[in-house]
Amino acid sequence: MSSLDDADDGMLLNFVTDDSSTSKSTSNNSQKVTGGRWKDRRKLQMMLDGKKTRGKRSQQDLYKETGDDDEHDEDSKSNKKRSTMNNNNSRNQTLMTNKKTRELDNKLASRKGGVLPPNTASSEIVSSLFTSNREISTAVNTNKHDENIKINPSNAPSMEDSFDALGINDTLVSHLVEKMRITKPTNIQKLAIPNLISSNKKNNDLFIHAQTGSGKTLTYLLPIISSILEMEAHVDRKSGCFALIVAPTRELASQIYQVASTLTNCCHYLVPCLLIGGERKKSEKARLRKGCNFIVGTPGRILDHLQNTKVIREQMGDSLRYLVLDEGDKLMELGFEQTIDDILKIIHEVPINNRKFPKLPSRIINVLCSATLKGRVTKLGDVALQNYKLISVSGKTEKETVTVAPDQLLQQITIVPPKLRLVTLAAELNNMTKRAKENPEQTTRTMVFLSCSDSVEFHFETFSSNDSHHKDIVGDTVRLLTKGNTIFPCFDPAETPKVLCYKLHGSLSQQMRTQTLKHFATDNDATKGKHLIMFCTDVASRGLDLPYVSTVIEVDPPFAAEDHLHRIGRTARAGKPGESLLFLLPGEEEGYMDYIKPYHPLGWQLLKFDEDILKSAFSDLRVARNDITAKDAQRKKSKDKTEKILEWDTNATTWHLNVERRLLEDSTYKNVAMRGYTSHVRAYATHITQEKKFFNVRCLHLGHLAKSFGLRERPKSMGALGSKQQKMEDDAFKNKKKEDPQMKLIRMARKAVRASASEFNY
Ligand SMILES: Nc1ncnc2c1ncn2[C@@H]1O[C@H](COP(=O)(O)OP(=O)(O)OP(=O)(O)O)[C@@H](O)[C@H]1O
Repeated sequence: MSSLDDADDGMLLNFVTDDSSTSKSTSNNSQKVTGGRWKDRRKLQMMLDGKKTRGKRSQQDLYKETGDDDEHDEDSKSNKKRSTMNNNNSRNQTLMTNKKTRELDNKLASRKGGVLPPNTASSEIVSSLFTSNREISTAVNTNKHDENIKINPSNAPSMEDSFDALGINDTLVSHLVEKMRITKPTNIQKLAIPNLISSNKKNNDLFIHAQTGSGKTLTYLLPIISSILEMEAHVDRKSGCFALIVAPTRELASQIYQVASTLTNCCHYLVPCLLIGGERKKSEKARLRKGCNFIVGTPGRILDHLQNTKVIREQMGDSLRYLVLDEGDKLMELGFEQTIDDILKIIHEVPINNRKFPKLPSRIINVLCSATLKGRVTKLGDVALQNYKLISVSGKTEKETVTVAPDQLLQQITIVPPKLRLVTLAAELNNMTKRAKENPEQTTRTMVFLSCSDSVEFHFETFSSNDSHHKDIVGDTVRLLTKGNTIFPCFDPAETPKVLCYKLHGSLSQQMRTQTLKHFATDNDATKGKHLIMFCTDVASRGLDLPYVSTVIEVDPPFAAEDHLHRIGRTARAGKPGESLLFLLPGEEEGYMDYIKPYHPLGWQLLKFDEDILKSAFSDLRVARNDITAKDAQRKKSKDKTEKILEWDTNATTWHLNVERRLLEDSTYKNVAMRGYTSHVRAYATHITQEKKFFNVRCLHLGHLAKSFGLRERPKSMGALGSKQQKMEDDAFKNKKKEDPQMKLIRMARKAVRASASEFNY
């Protein structure tokens, strides 16, 4: 296992060598080496002088890595041959032998005119992508997906059943069929709807457990609305609120509200209302005063209104009969237990007038929905539900019930060394863009999950604004790539790439989040035939129902295994097909596969990051260097007559060096990368205790990981950042004078605003 101490292993020295020596680097023993640390300089000098060092790399490796593409082709070929013979069978070593070129920016600069640009002449270290990577120990796939098995989508509507037979009101059924194109119920709807419809007789609470994408929202909304319509009593928005629906995130609450609005289009007199953080409370109050029949919202904002808006309690007295807690496990995970307890206390204190709506249940029926059954959600069940019945497709009791991914979802896993994470992601996105091109009429949607907001910012910046060939569509959260963009090797410089990049995380304003999601989810001329790539945090993992997401990529594994199910559940919904790809690091993380095996009874495909992903993206082409002007390239091309096709690993290296060079030239981008890296490492330390054995921050190779953020070395400021801030706070505390009460009030108010704005800030 690599330890933090060998963080520099495999780092190639980016020294300034004597100009004249460029083309004869192996033979010229008197080359002058400058820059870098003295130890590294001495090591290189000794190597160039033909002396052996105690280091792991041979002179031959060094030669290969400092060699120039064009000038050492033949030499490198022979090197390759020799290395192949000498090396053992390990993957890394084989890859190392494949590596025939390594570029040095400053060498090129010195060749051009002998003057190095200030930033490239620094003593920075360039780590070679394909060497010194930790060995991948998983040789065989122990949970292989059998491609010959015929699979029936497990969350699809069941063809033998109908909504009529489940007792849903006729008007609602016609509306479902004609306006929403929903004709048959899914398995969970078949099981749960009759239970909720007859809850006025049975009076027991329900715990609905079903796979992602199985239609849980309609499972509770349909019987509630149907029961109101079946009362045949006069109802309008002033009749009171019949159902309170609590969801963990604003996005999910907005989505449930949308479904409720669509359903109530067949009965305009029923009105839903949305209460979420980040919106103006004043306008919410005005809406509540006008009256509504369903309230959908996030826990904090609902409790706030229950405590401070008198009219909301008045509206619930006669009518409230249903309380739905959607995504119960997430509500618990986000620490809403106390808030929900407070909501329950307030609503159960409101006296119910049973004479007004005698056909409705005589008490408030509590419904808890979750796609997972592990952990604290069962505790929420014990607190919020009375005498509850578990409704689950997969088993009869909680113990028998297992949560699995939808059968039709094709899970793929790839083990990628830390240095190669970024380029492998680029390759995977490139391959998908290439496939999307084959179907110009269809919109392809991909979601890329990352650990934190800062990492999302870095990846979004990397893939969306390369060469500034992009156009902002919605603020700076949605970008259309424009002609000339070369971020993916499959792009033809003469054509406009059909790719849109999105970013979504908790640090964006609610307005931006809503607009970004809306753009991503809408099928129109702006999105038609394009590949839409969304870089996001777990803020997008729960409950979001986006129209046909074809692939989910988990570049960073989730902080808890249940979140893996939710993230991949954004695809393969309601019977549709879908794919997901999980990136793991070699070493401890490989053990995670056994841990998530129960979620994937139908197995997975194990992809080789090089053979299956990089090779198909970077073969049969030549990735251009971004430090050579188009003019120079043209001159070189006319000199060479034919444009040479390079090996896939050379192209992958050039692609990565392009990112690194961009970072050196653009300090803003570099800061984004450093923040992304630092926050990612911090986030890595927050994996749940049970899973720390797979995700132990002490086992991370920080130097190699920095490479996947385009950084040539671990930022020196890392670690100091926290202590610096701490010192500033301590100093401020020491020097604190007695604060003016009015100022204190303003400060506290600001703090509260900040706290509410950063709700779900992940
Ligand atoms: N009976 C049905 N037939 C066809 N499509 C359906 C049916 N019921 C629901 N859907 C569709 O399935 C999709 C998923 O529904 P929904 O978001 O309610 O799933 P969910 O079970 O809550 O998923 P998650 O656990 O991820 O939140 C929606 O687009 C919805 O319109």
